[in-house]
Amino acid sequence: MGAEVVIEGLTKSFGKQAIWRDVTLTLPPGEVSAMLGPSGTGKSVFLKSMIGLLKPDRGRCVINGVDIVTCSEHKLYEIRKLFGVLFQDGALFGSMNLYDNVAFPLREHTKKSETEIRRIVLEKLDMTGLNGADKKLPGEISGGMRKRAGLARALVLDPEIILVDEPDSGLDPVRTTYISQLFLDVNAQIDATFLIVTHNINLARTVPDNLGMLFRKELVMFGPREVLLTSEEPVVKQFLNGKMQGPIGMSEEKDSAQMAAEQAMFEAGHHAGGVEDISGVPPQMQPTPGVPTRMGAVRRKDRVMEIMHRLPPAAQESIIESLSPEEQRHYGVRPHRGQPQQVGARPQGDGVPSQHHGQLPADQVARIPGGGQPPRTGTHRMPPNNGPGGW
Ligand SMILES: Nc1ncnc2c1ncn2[C@@H]1O[C@H](COP(=O)(O)OP(=O)(O)OP(=O)(O)O)[C@@H](O)[C@H]1O
Repeated sequence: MGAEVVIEGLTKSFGKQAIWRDVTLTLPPGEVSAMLGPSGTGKSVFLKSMIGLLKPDRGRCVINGVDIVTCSEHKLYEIRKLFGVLFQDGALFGSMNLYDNVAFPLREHTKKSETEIRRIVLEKLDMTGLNGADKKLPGEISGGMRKRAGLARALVLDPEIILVDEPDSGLDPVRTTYISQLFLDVNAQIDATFLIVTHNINLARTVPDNLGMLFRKELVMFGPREVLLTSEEPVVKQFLNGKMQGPIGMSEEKDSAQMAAEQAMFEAGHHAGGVEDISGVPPQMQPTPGVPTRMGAVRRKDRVMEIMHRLPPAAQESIIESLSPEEQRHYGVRPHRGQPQQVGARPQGDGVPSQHHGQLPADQVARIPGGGQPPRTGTHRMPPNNGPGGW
Protein backbone atom coordinates (compact mmCIF):
# COMPACT_ATOMS: atom_id res chain seq x y z
CA MET A 1 0.00 0.00 0.00
CA GLY A 2 1.20 3.53 -0.75
CA ALA A 3 2.43 5.86 1.95
CA GLU A 4 0.24 8.35 3.78
CA VAL A 5 1.39 11.96 3.53
CA VAL A 6 0.47 14.17 6.48
CA ILE A 7 0.93 17.88 5.90
CA GLU A 8 0.41 20.33 8.75
CA GLY A 9 0.70 24.11 8.68
CA LEU A 10 3.01 24.09 5.66
CA THR A 11 3.99 27.61 4.64
CA LYS A 12 6.18 28.79 1.78
CA SER A 13 7.41 32.16 0.61
CA PHE A 14 10.16 33.42 -1.66
CA GLY A 15 11.64 36.45 0.07
CA LYS A 16 8.69 38.77 0.71
CA GLN A 17 6.38 36.92 -1.70
CA ALA A 18 4.10 34.58 0.25
CA ILE A 19 3.10 31.60 -1.91
CA TRP A 20 0.77 29.73 0.46
CA ARG A 21 0.43 29.45 4.22
CA ASP A 22 -0.80 26.97 6.78
CA VAL A 23 -1.62 24.22 4.33
CA THR A 24 -2.93 21.24 6.27
CA LEU A 25 -4.12 18.06 4.58
CA THR A 26 -3.60 14.32 4.53
CA LEU A 27 -3.15 12.28 1.37
CA PRO A 28 -4.76 8.96 2.27
CA PRO A 29 -2.60 5.95 1.38
CA GLY A 30 -3.25 4.49 -2.05
CA GLU A 31 -5.95 7.04 -2.94
CA VAL A 32 -5.84 9.42 -5.88
CA SER A 33 -6.00 13.09 -4.93
CA ALA A 34 -5.93 16.17 -7.12
CA MET A 35 -5.06 19.78 -6.35
CA LEU A 36 -6.72 22.55 -8.34
CA GLY A 37 -5.97 26.23 -8.36
CA PRO A 38 -5.66 29.18 -10.69
CA SER A 39 -2.31 29.71 -12.40
CA GLY A 40 0.38 31.01 -10.12
CA THR A 41 -1.20 29.84 -6.86
CA GLY A 42 1.81 27.69 -6.11
CA LYS A 43 0.72 24.19 -7.08
CA SER A 44 4.08 23.29 -8.58
CA VAL A 45 5.84 24.85 -5.59
CA PHE A 46 3.67 22.60 -3.42
CA LEU A 47 4.78 19.46 -5.28
CA LYS A 48 8.42 20.50 -5.11
CA SER A 49 8.09 21.15 -1.37
CA MET A 50 6.66 17.66 -0.87
CA ILE A 51 9.80 16.06 -2.27
CA GLY A 52 12.17 18.43 -0.55
CA LEU A 53 13.30 20.22 -3.72
CA LEU A 54 12.08 23.43 -2.09
CA LYS A 55 12.24 24.09 1.62
CA PRO A 56 9.04 25.37 3.26
CA ASP A 57 9.41 28.19 5.83
CA ARG A 58 7.53 26.22 8.46
CA GLY A 59 5.12 23.35 9.01
CA ARG A 60 5.47 19.60 8.68
CA CYS A 61 5.27 17.09 5.86
CA VAL A 62 5.42 13.64 7.43
CA ILE A 63 5.94 10.51 5.36
CA ASN A 64 6.51 7.15 7.04
CA GLY A 65 7.17 8.94 10.31
CA VAL A 66 9.81 11.28 8.84
CA ASP A 67 9.19 15.02 8.68
CA ILE A 68 10.91 15.97 5.45
CA VAL A 69 10.95 19.68 6.40
CA THR A 70 13.34 19.13 9.27
CA CYS A 71 15.01 15.77 8.58
CA SER A 72 18.67 15.31 7.65
CA GLU A 73 19.86 15.30 4.03
CA HIS A 74 20.51 11.59 4.35
CA LYS A 75 16.92 10.85 5.49
CA LEU A 76 15.56 13.11 2.77
CA TYR A 77 17.53 11.17 0.18
CA GLU A 78 15.99 7.94 1.48
CA ILE A 79 12.45 9.37 1.54
CA ARG A 80 12.80 10.71 -2.00
CA LYS A 81 13.16 7.13 -3.21
CA LEU A 82 9.51 6.61 -2.23
CA PHE A 83 8.44 9.17 -4.84
CA GLY A 84 7.85 8.86 -8.54
CA VAL A 85 7.39 12.22 -10.21
CA LEU A 86 5.82 12.87 -13.60
CA PHE A 87 6.79 16.36 -14.72
CA GLN A 88 4.75 18.34 -17.26
CA ASP A 89 6.85 17.45 -20.30
CA GLY A 90 7.93 14.03 -19.07
CA ALA A 91 11.40 15.53 -18.41
CA LEU A 92 13.07 12.94 -20.64
CA PHE A 93 16.66 13.19 -21.82
CA GLY A 94 16.39 14.14 -25.48
CA SER A 95 19.49 12.25 -26.56
CA MET A 96 18.50 8.92 -24.95
CA ASN A 97 16.00 6.47 -26.35
CA LEU A 98 13.00 5.52 -24.23
CA TYR A 99 14.67 2.35 -22.96
CA ASP A 100 17.66 4.25 -21.58
CA ASN A 101 15.47 7.04 -20.23
CA VAL A 102 13.37 4.55 -18.29
CA ALA A 103 16.44 2.58 -17.18
CA PHE A 104 18.17 5.74 -15.95
CA PRO A 105 16.95 5.77 -12.30
CA LEU A 106 17.76 2.06 -11.97
CA ARG A 107 21.32 2.58 -13.22
CA GLU A 108 21.76 5.68 -11.03
CA HIS A 109 20.20 4.50 -7.79
CA THR A 110 20.48 0.70 -7.71
CA LYS A 111 23.11 -1.97 -8.27
CA LYS A 112 20.80 -4.13 -10.36
CA SER A 113 22.25 -6.15 -13.22
CA GLU A 114 21.46 -5.17 -16.82
CA THR A 115 19.35 -8.34 -17.11
CA GLU A 116 17.23 -7.29 -14.15
CA ILE A 117 17.06 -3.69 -15.44
CA ARG A 118 15.84 -4.98 -18.80
CA ARG A 119 13.07 -6.99 -17.14
CA ILE A 120 11.89 -3.96 -15.14
CA VAL A 121 12.13 -1.47 -18.02
CA LEU A 122 10.17 -3.72 -20.40
CA GLU A 123 7.57 -4.36 -17.71
CA LYS A 124 7.03 -0.60 -17.11
CA LEU A 125 6.97 0.18 -20.83
CA ASP A 126 4.33 -2.52 -21.21
CA MET A 127 2.36 -1.17 -18.24
CA THR A 128 2.24 2.29 -19.82
CA GLY A 129 1.30 1.04 -23.29
CA LEU A 130 4.73 1.66 -24.85
CA ASN A 131 5.51 -1.86 -25.97
CA GLY A 132 7.87 -1.74 -28.92
CA ALA A 133 8.68 1.98 -28.54
CA ASP A 134 11.88 1.41 -26.54
CA LYS A 135 14.23 2.44 -29.36
CA LYS A 136 12.45 5.74 -30.09
CA LEU A 137 13.95 9.08 -29.12
CA PRO A 138 11.68 11.51 -27.19
CA GLY A 139 11.68 13.86 -30.20
CA GLU A 140 10.24 11.11 -32.42
CA ILE A 141 7.10 10.44 -30.37
CA SER A 142 3.90 12.35 -29.53
CA GLY A 143 3.38 14.41 -26.38
CA GLY A 144 1.08 11.74 -24.98
CA MET A 145 3.71 9.04 -25.49
CA ARG A 146 6.34 11.26 -23.85
CA LYS A 147 4.12 11.57 -20.80
CA ARG A 148 3.61 7.82 -20.68
CA ALA A 149 7.37 7.33 -20.94
CA GLY A 150 7.80 9.82 -18.09
CA LEU A 151 5.33 7.76 -16.08
CA ALA A 152 7.17 4.51 -16.95
CA ARG A 153 10.37 6.10 -15.66
CA ALA A 154 8.59 7.32 -12.51
CA LEU A 155 7.51 3.72 -11.82
CA VAL A 156 10.80 1.85 -12.06
CA LEU A 157 11.84 2.32 -8.44
CA ASP A 158 8.43 1.03 -7.22
CA PRO A 159 7.25 4.34 -5.77
CA GLU A 160 4.77 4.55 -2.90
CA ILE A 161 3.77 8.11 -3.82
CA ILE A 162 3.35 9.43 -7.36
CA LEU A 163 3.24 13.16 -8.01
CA VAL A 164 1.93 14.38 -11.34
CA ASP A 165 2.30 17.98 -12.50
CA GLU A 166 -0.36 19.09 -15.01
CA PRO A 167 -0.71 15.84 -16.97
CA ASP A 168 -2.93 17.51 -19.57
CA SER A 169 -0.47 20.22 -20.58
CA GLY A 170 -0.02 20.02 -24.33
CA LEU A 171 -2.53 17.18 -24.69
CA ASP A 172 -5.92 17.20 -26.42
CA PRO A 173 -8.98 16.23 -24.33
CA VAL A 174 -9.01 12.64 -25.61
CA ARG A 175 -5.33 12.02 -24.84
CA THR A 176 -5.88 13.62 -21.45
CA THR A 177 -8.59 11.06 -20.75
CA TYR A 178 -6.29 8.23 -21.88
CA ILE A 179 -3.52 9.35 -19.53
CA SER A 180 -6.11 9.70 -16.73
CA GLN A 181 -7.21 6.12 -17.39
CA LEU A 182 -3.58 5.07 -17.17
CA PHE A 183 -3.20 6.74 -13.75
CA LEU A 184 -6.20 4.82 -12.42
CA ASP A 185 -4.94 1.54 -13.92
CA VAL A 186 -1.47 2.06 -12.45
CA ASN A 187 -3.01 3.02 -9.11
CA ALA A 188 -5.04 -0.22 -9.18
CA GLN A 189 -1.96 -2.27 -9.99
CA ILE A 190 0.51 -0.83 -7.47
CA ASP A 191 -1.76 0.87 -4.88
CA ALA A 192 0.49 3.96 -4.75
CA THR A 193 -0.72 7.27 -3.33
CA PHE A 194 -1.29 9.78 -6.16
CA LEU A 195 -1.34 13.57 -6.11
CA ILE A 196 -2.18 15.22 -9.42
CA VAL A 197 -1.87 18.96 -9.87
CA THR A 198 -4.17 20.16 -12.62
CA HIS A 199 -6.41 22.88 -14.05
CA ASN A 200 -8.27 20.33 -16.12
CA ILE A 201 -11.88 20.28 -15.00
CA ASN A 202 -12.85 17.03 -16.74
CA LEU A 203 -9.98 15.26 -15.05
CA ALA A 204 -10.73 16.85 -11.69
CA ARG A 205 -14.41 15.89 -11.86
CA THR A 206 -13.97 12.28 -12.92
CA VAL A 207 -10.59 10.93 -11.79
CA PRO A 208 -9.59 11.64 -8.17
CA ASP A 209 -10.98 10.31 -4.92
CA ASN A 210 -10.13 13.58 -3.19
CA LEU A 211 -9.99 17.15 -4.40
CA GLY A 212 -8.37 20.29 -3.05
CA MET A 213 -8.00 23.84 -4.21
CA LEU A 214 -5.40 26.53 -3.58
CA PHE A 215 -6.48 30.17 -3.87
CA ARG A 216 -5.41 33.47 -2.32
CA LYS A 217 -2.36 31.84 -0.78
CA GLU A 218 -4.41 29.32 1.14
CA LEU A 219 -5.84 25.86 0.83
CA VAL A 220 -9.49 26.66 0.20
CA MET A 221 -10.56 23.09 0.86
CA PHE A 222 -9.38 19.51 0.65
CA GLY A 223 -11.48 16.41 1.11
CA PRO A 224 -13.55 13.73 -0.64
CA ARG A 225 -14.32 14.73 -4.24
CA GLU A 226 -18.01 15.15 -3.47
CA VAL A 227 -17.29 18.06 -1.12
CA LEU A 228 -15.64 20.28 -3.71
CA LEU A 229 -17.91 19.16 -6.54
CA THR A 230 -21.07 20.08 -4.61
CA SER A 231 -19.61 23.25 -3.11
CA GLU A 232 -21.53 26.50 -3.50
CA GLU A 233 -18.43 28.59 -2.84
CA PRO A 234 -18.12 31.25 -5.57
CA VAL A 235 -14.43 30.60 -6.17
CA VAL A 236 -14.98 26.86 -6.59
CA LYS A 237 -18.00 27.30 -8.86
CA GLN A 238 -16.20 29.88 -10.97
CA PHE A 239 -13.18 27.64 -11.37
CA LEU A 240 -15.21 24.56 -12.27
CA ASN A 241 -17.16 26.56 -14.85
CA GLY A 242 -14.24 28.51 -16.30
CA LYS A 243 -16.21 31.77 -16.22
CA MET A 244 -14.93 35.32 -15.79
CA GLN A 245 -17.74 35.97 -13.31
CA GLY A 246 -16.44 35.46 -9.78
CA PRO A 247 -13.52 36.24 -7.50
CA ILE A 248 -10.76 34.85 -9.77
CA GLY A 249 -9.41 37.51 -12.09
CA MET A 250 -6.90 37.88 -14.89
CA SER A 251 -4.07 37.91 -12.40
CA GLU A 252 -4.90 35.94 -9.31
CA GLU A 253 -7.83 37.75 -7.74
CA LYS A 254 -10.15 40.74 -8.10
CA ASP A 255 -10.89 43.57 -5.73
CA SER A 256 -14.47 44.42 -4.85
CA ALA A 257 -14.64 47.40 -7.23
CA GLN A 258 -13.63 45.22 -10.18
CA MET A 259 -16.06 42.49 -9.07
CA ALA A 260 -18.91 45.02 -8.98
CA ALA A 261 -18.03 46.57 -12.35
CA GLU A 262 -17.83 43.15 -14.00
CA GLN A 263 -21.04 41.98 -12.36
CA ALA A 264 -22.87 44.97 -13.84
CA MET A 265 -21.43 44.08 -17.25
CA PHE A 266 -22.58 40.44 -17.00
CA GLU A 267 -26.01 41.49 -15.78
CA ALA A 268 -26.24 43.75 -18.83
CA GLY A 269 -25.78 40.64 -20.98
CA HIS A 270 -22.03 40.34 -21.55
CA HIS A 271 -21.00 36.68 -21.98
CA ALA A 272 -19.07 35.54 -18.89
CA GLY A 273 -17.43 32.67 -20.78
CA GLY A 274 -17.92 28.95 -20.22
CA VAL A 275 -20.41 26.87 -22.15
CA GLU A 276 -22.94 25.76 -19.59
CA ASP A 277 -23.26 25.56 -15.86
CA ILE A 278 -21.26 22.60 -14.65
CA SER A 279 -22.52 21.23 -11.38
CA GLY A 280 -23.04 17.94 -9.64
CA VAL A 281 -20.88 14.89 -9.15
CA PRO A 282 -20.39 12.78 -12.27
CA PRO A 283 -19.49 9.08 -11.87
CA GLN A 284 -15.82 8.47 -11.18
CA MET A 285 -13.72 6.75 -13.85
CA GLN A 286 -12.85 3.15 -13.03
CA PRO A 287 -9.85 0.96 -13.88
CA THR A 288 -10.01 -0.69 -17.30
CA PRO A 289 -11.91 -4.02 -17.18
CA GLY A 290 -9.44 -6.79 -16.38
CA VAL A 291 -7.23 -4.51 -14.26
CA PRO A 292 -7.39 -5.33 -10.52
CA THR A 293 -9.78 -3.52 -8.18
CA ARG A 294 -8.41 -0.26 -6.76
CA MET A 295 -7.77 -1.11 -3.12
CA GLY A 296 -7.44 2.61 -2.38
CA ALA A 297 -11.03 3.07 -3.53
CA VAL A 298 -12.19 0.16 -1.37
CA ARG A 299 -10.47 1.60 1.73
CA ARG A 300 -11.80 5.05 0.84
CA LYS A 301 -15.41 3.90 1.16
CA ASP A 302 -14.88 2.93 4.79
CA ARG A 303 -12.84 6.05 5.46
CA VAL A 304 -15.41 8.41 3.96
CA MET A 305 -18.30 6.72 5.75
CA GLU A 306 -16.48 7.25 9.04
CA ILE A 307 -16.13 11.01 8.49
CA MET A 308 -19.45 11.36 6.69
CA HIS A 309 -21.27 13.11 9.55
CA ARG A 310 -18.74 15.94 9.32
CA LEU A 311 -19.31 16.59 5.60
CA PRO A 312 -21.73 19.13 4.14
CA PRO A 313 -25.23 17.69 3.43
CA ALA A 314 -24.91 17.91 -0.38
CA ALA A 315 -21.68 15.90 -0.26
CA GLN A 316 -23.31 13.33 2.03
CA GLU A 317 -26.22 12.93 -0.37
CA SER A 318 -23.92 12.48 -3.32
CA ILE A 319 -21.77 9.91 -1.51
CA ILE A 320 -24.79 7.88 -0.49
CA GLU A 321 -26.17 7.96 -4.04
CA SER A 322 -22.84 6.66 -5.35
CA LEU A 323 -23.15 3.50 -3.22
CA SER A 324 -24.78 0.34 -4.53
CA PRO A 325 -27.93 -0.86 -2.71
CA GLU A 326 -25.79 -3.54 -1.00
CA GLU A 327 -23.29 -0.93 0.15
CA GLN A 328 -26.08 1.32 1.39
CA ARG A 329 -27.39 -1.59 3.44
CA HIS A 330 -23.88 -2.40 4.67
CA TYR A 331 -23.31 1.14 5.89
CA GLY A 332 -26.87 1.63 7.10
CA VAL A 333 -27.68 4.61 4.90
CA ARG A 334 -30.31 5.46 2.30
CA PRO A 335 -30.56 8.22 -0.25
CA HIS A 336 -33.16 10.67 0.84
CA ARG A 337 -33.19 13.77 -1.32
CA GLY A 338 -33.60 17.02 0.55
CA GLN A 339 -33.48 15.41 3.98
CA PRO A 340 -30.62 14.95 6.40
CA GLN A 341 -29.03 11.52 6.23
CA GLN A 342 -28.67 8.70 8.66
CA VAL A 343 -24.95 8.31 8.50
CA GLY A 344 -22.03 6.64 10.11
CA ALA A 345 -24.05 3.74 11.47
CA ARG A 346 -22.66 0.33 10.61
CA PRO A 347 -25.01 -2.66 10.64
CA GLN A 348 -24.60 -4.68 13.78
CA GLY A 349 -24.44 -8.44 13.54
CA ASP A 350 -27.37 -9.26 11.28
CA GLY A 351 -26.62 -6.52 8.77
CA VAL A 352 -30.09 -4.99 9.11
CA PRO A 353 -29.93 -1.38 7.95
CA SER A 354 -30.33 1.22 10.63
CA GLN A 355 -33.61 3.10 10.75
CA HIS A 356 -33.92 6.31 8.84
CA HIS A 357 -36.02 8.81 10.73
CA GLY A 358 -35.44 11.73 8.38
CA GLN A 359 -33.82 13.57 11.25
CA LEU A 360 -30.40 12.98 12.68
CA PRO A 361 -29.45 13.06 16.33
CA ALA A 362 -27.75 16.39 17.06
CA ASP A 363 -24.28 14.82 17.18
CA GLN A 364 -24.71 13.37 13.68
CA VAL A 365 -26.04 16.40 11.86
CA ALA A 366 -23.56 17.29 9.15
CA ARG A 367 -21.58 20.24 10.31
CA ILE A 368 -18.49 22.00 9.22
CA PRO A 369 -15.47 20.72 11.06
CA GLY A 370 -14.02 23.25 13.40
CA GLY A 371 -16.68 25.92 13.08
CA GLY A 372 -19.91 24.00 13.55
CA GLN A 373 -21.54 26.43 11.09
CA PRO A 374 -23.06 25.75 7.69
CA PRO A 375 -20.87 26.74 4.73
CA ARG A 376 -20.81 30.46 4.21
CA THR A 377 -21.67 31.76 0.81
CA GLY A 378 -20.59 34.95 -0.87
CA THR A 379 -17.00 34.51 0.16
CA HIS A 380 -14.24 32.22 -0.94
CA ARG A 381 -13.36 31.21 2.62
CA MET A 382 -14.10 27.59 3.24
CA PRO A 383 -14.30 25.45 6.32
CA PRO A 384 -11.08 23.87 7.49
CA ASN A 385 -9.79 20.98 5.41
CA ASN A 386 -9.12 17.40 6.29
CA GLY A 387 -6.38 18.06 8.80
CA PRO A 388 -6.57 16.92 12.37
CA GLY A 389 -10.22 17.01 13.38
CA GLY A 390 -11.28 17.91 9.84
CA TRP A 391 -12.15 15.85 6.78
N1 LIG B 1 12.36 29.06 -7.35
C1 LIG B 1 11.53 30.11 -7.28
N2 LIG B 1 11.97 31.31 -6.86
C2 LIG B 1 11.13 32.38 -6.74
N3 LIG B 1 9.82 32.33 -7.06
C3 LIG B 1 9.32 31.17 -7.50
C4 LIG B 1 10.14 29.99 -7.63
N4 LIG B 1 9.36 28.98 -8.08
C5 LIG B 1 8.11 29.50 -8.22
N5 LIG B 1 8.09 30.81 -7.88
C6 LIG B 1 6.89 31.68 -7.86
O1 LIG B 1 5.88 31.03 -7.11
C7 LIG B 1 4.59 31.32 -7.65
C8 LIG B 1 3.81 30.05 -7.83
O2 LIG B 1 4.39 29.32 -8.93
P1 LIG B 1 3.89 27.87 -9.36
O3 LIG B 1 4.64 27.53 -10.59
O4 LIG B 1 4.00 26.94 -8.22
O5 LIG B 1 2.36 28.14 -9.67
P2 LIG B 1 1.30 27.12 -10.29
O6 LIG B 1 0.09 27.21 -9.43
O7 LIG B 1 1.93 25.78 -10.46
O8 LIG B 1 1.03 27.82 -11.68
P3 LIG B 1 0.63 27.18 -13.10
O9 LIG B 1 -0.72 26.61 -12.92
O10 LIG B 1 0.63 28.37 -14.00
O11 LIG B 1 1.69 26.16 -13.43
C9 LIG B 1 4.83 32.11 -8.94
O12 LIG B 1 4.65 33.47 -8.65
C10 LIG B 1 6.29 31.83 -9.26
O13 LIG B 1 6.87 32.91 -9.93
